[in-house]
Amino acid sequence: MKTTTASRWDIFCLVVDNFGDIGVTWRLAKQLHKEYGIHVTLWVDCLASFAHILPALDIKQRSQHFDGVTIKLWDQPLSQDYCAGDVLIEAFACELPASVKDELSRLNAAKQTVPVWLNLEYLCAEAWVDGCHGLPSMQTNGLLKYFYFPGFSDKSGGLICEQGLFSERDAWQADTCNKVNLFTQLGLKGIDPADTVISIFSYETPALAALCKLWQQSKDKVHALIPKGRSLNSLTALLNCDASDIMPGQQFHLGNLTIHILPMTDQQGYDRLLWSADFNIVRGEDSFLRAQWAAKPFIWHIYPQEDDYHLVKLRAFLEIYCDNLAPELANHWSELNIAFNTGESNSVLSHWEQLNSVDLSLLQDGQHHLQQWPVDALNDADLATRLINFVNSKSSRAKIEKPKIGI
Ligand SMILES: Cc1cn([C@H]2C[C@H](O)[C@@H](COP(=O)(O)OP(=O)(O)O[C@H]3O[C@@H](C)[C@H](O)[C@@H](O)[C@H]3O)O2)c(=O)[nH]c1=O
Repeated sequence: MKTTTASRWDIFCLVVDNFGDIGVTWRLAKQLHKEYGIHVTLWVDCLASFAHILPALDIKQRSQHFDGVTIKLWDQPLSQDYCAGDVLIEAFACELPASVKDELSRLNAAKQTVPVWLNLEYLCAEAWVDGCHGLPSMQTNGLLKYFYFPGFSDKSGGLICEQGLFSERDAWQADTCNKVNLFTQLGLKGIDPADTVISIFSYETPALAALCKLWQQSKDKVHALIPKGRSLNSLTALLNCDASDIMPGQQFHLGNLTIHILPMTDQQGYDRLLWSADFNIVRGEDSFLRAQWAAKPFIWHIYPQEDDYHLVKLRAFLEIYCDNLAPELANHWSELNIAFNTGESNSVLSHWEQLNSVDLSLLQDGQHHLQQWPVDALNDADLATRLINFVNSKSSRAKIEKPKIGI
């Protein structure tokens, strides 16, 4: 491994809710270590949430190591020492611990080198991101903090995507045995490789129950794979039981639809699930991106915001995603996504059915788009690569380079 002088980074993550905050920061931390040899410490305030996507995590340990990343509990006040490294990332505008801010002020007053300080923002497809990405903001302690905006354009901070991911996905999808073995490992029974498989990781919406009722009457077999969680809150009437009583491993047979309840897996396992399904329903930020990398059709259940601002963000994404898509496909797919998010069940059903009856040439167009979009969206450089370039341009220390040989 090639060592660099600028090689110690800290990432602070406050879990607001669900798994996206820790999901994004954990994925980035792993990639920075694996591809750049950077020593990353990921400080997180809620190990119990983290353990859902890293089942091997010991929630009683204040410090532990996985995939080359040091994971530390961010308690209040911070009970483990923060020793300033080369880069300091606060994820999603979390307020850094007082002891960390004091240390930055001390270093600055002593005219010692301070870390490059960044706020990693949420992913957004809106055009204003390009103008705000990378802007500095003077803090009360006299230091600059930079705003790092992930995004879909070449002027933004880019999208998280590991090196070699698309080849790995292609190899996985080229061999049907991979999905069959995955379903067996997950304990799923009765799935024929020709059956339609739909993975579902959504928030609550009546549109989900409507789709399940439609699939129930489908002429072919449909399997809905649902990790135990919020999606089930929308299916209690259909399943005739309380969501809290539903356990991983359970199966519900409803006509031609079988609902399989899954345990949550680690991120690699979840990627493979997305690669193996025919259609994915995803949500938030990280699973949304992973569904795009899976090159399979998907519905995005965006994280709801005040005054329905999330619908503005949804439309901004639909617009760029559909830019090169045949108008008929673009229309049905966009309307399907909007209706799922607004809970308009009739509209969801109608656009789902229209999408399923498009003719072969349109279908081929859609398949091509699913494969090409991930390549185009990356614009030649993933988020980690752009982040390293950004840090190199702001730091007075030696530049970080990608190791020439694998780590
Ligand atoms: C279902 C599943 C998910 N995951 C991972 C994938 C992602 O990293 C993570 C889920 O994160 P997301 O898809 O982003 O959805 P999310 O809804 O869980 O997370 C978030 O959305 C953000 C927009 C909000 O700001 C956050 O506060 C948070 O709510 O869980 C697994 O690793 N295994 C699994 O089995």
